[in-house]
Amino acid sequence: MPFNIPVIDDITQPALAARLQHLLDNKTKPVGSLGQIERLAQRIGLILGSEAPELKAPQLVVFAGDHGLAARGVSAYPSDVTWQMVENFLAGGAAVSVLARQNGIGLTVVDCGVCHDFAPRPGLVINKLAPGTADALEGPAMSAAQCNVAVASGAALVKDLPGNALLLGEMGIGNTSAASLLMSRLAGLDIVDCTGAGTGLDAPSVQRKIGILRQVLARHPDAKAPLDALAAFGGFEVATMVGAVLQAAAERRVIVVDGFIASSAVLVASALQPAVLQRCVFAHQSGERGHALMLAHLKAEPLLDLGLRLGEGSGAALAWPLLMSACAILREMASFESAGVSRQDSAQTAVR
Ligand SMILES: Cc1cc2ncn([C@H]3O[C@H](COP(=O)(O)O)[C@@H](O)[C@H]3O)c2cc1C
Ligand SMILES: O=C(O)c1cccnc1
Repeated sequence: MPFNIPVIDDITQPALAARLQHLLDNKTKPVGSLGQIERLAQRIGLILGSEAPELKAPQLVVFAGDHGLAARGVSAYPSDVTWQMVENFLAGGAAVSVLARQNGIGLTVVDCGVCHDFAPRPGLVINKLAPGTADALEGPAMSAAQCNVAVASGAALVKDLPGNALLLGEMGIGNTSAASLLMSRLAGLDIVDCTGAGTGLDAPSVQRKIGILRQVLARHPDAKAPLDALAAFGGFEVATMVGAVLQAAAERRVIVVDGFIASSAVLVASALQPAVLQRCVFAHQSGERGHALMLAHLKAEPLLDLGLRLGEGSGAALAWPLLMSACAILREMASFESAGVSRQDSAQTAVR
């Protein structure tokens, strides 16, 4: 059954935006002194449609899948690491497991197309499209039908999640290549500017990776529309994440975007429905080459810049306390009136 892309409406809401700004400006602090936290509070307020927003039951989903292109040596690690890390997430030992646990964030792992058969267990959703995508240098990574099913399954998954915030995570050896290809094609940028070391390729290997990705782009000259590019370049985890982002946006959940790969899924979703971006909070700027440019293309203002280059949703989980703080500031901080604190001298000009 074809998946209908939901229409994502504009949530600019000038009246609510003005009320939120008024509230923030009247808190007991110099105007604008909480910097980016104030813009974050504004954004969350607009997404949740509230002057006193409350984040509830945050859910981090790790979308996992393998990549046919990985056999061409575009990653410093073998594909087996994908399934081994899925086991690690479920056992509670991966970086994202630790950070999600520490911050009270629910963690779900989705097998979107890993080359391994997992024993069913709590916390694991099996939506396997195939054991890994096809080699994108030989043909499309997946068929249009598979792409459709992957997007639909991501949307269905989010429908069943509690809470009002979705944190994006992923695992898939070779998926920085898919993200670079999507970025190059959809943003119209040279592949050199979209490609980095991923898991840690040395400089000559990055040059080799760029050469392979250039050939992949040349192999799919007509894959220009967002879903065509997604099918051509993969992967299953990115396609499932695209569906999850669209559904979360339709439900007005706060979408916390992790690094380079999660951003590439948002790039695809926003190419389909631009208002998706109004629901996104970009957790951090990854150390992966290309992410700064991708964020600039999406007009995103990342919260953190810690040199992270891990993925998994680790940056999203690390940024989560800032979202909680932004909401708490709106809800709990006193105003000049309520606290009896003198306002700025009216002769001086306010700087926001
Ligand atoms: C042990 C390990 C844990 C990881 N957790 C996330 N990634 C990250 O690295 C992969 C992308 O990089 P590339 O395109 O170079 O393969 C993804 O799986 C990503 O989430 C990991 C990679 C490794 C090796
Ligand atoms: O930014 C990311 O998401 C990233 C970067 C390198 C490797 N894996 C993930």
